[in-house]
Amino acid sequence: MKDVILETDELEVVYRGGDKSVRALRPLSIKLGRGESLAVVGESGCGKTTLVRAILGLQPPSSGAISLFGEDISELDKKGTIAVRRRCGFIPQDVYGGLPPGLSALDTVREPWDLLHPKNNKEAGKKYAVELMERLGLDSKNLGNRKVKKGLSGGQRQRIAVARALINDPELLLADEPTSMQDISTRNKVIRLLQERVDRGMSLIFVTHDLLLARSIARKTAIFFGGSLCETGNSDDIVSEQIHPYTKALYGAMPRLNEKMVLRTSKDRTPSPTGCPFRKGCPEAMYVCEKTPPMKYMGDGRMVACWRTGN
Ligand SMILES: Nc1ncnc2c1ncn2[C@@H]1O[C@H](COP(=O)(O)OP(=O)(O)OP(=O)(O)O)[C@@H](O)[C@H]1O
Repeated sequence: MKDVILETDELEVVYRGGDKSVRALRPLSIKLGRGESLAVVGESGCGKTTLVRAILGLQPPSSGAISLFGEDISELDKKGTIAVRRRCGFIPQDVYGGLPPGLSALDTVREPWDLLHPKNNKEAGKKYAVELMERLGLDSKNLGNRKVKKGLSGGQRQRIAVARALINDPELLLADEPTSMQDISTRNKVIRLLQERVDRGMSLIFVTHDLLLARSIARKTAIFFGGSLCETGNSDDIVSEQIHPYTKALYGAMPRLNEKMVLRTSKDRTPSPTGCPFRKGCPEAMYVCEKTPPMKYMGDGRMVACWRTGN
């Protein structure tokens, strides 16, 4: 891969509290190149947000390493960390706690610009903020002066968060469910804007629960269960043929007309702490699944962590 922007090497995150611990991410090795887009897909609690927070240095890994723009983030001093973060944009999942509450909508979008650019360039920042708001269907004249905390709906706040994350033209954007509060029309506006940026060379990590949304935005998809990467490959290939039993279940549970959405797995699919995390819920589990399955390379970027694959 040319020009690797992001790399994780056996990255693991364990949350410890009292006598309980949660393996939120199990040893994970992924790479993302410049201009590449990766959707991180899985159900609630599978570790998606933890991954994004770890990449941004907001959650220290329990083991393993993360490198951004060729630098191991654990070895950076404060100045180095700030420099790396400035090359990244972040759309938080929580647009209530994740935005500065006291600012107006327009100032929320332009604030990161003002921090990076000389004072005499403020007008350019304002113009760019207005342009981004309008692109996202936010009437800047009407909404621009309203306080984010009081005057905007959840969906409007989320689009403000998108505009704020893009205003400094990040090289890497980490977007944590950035369309979860949008209707179809505003969702398409967000997707089109992100796609345009990717076409211009931005790298993208896009977190979602939705396999089809993943395919519409990202060339590659990674499916997670219980903190583990089950399967990854080209998004089109994953939607047309699922290999890992969990990906099959996830695909089978996609909403269809006149059908109830059901994830067809065993009733108890609590992630197993050792071995394959999906083995309790897996309709195809075998004895060997008590051991951690190796990642098998299937060609064309497809990788699957399942003992049944290739046998
Ligand atoms: N601060 C924390 N302390 C303890 N456990 C945590 C903490 N944050 C997350 N977890 C646990 O780690 C696991 C992964 O959580 P994470 O938020 O990364 O999942 P997610 O896939 O982003 O979920 P969602 O789609 O609901 O946002 C879950 O079991 C969660 O309960």
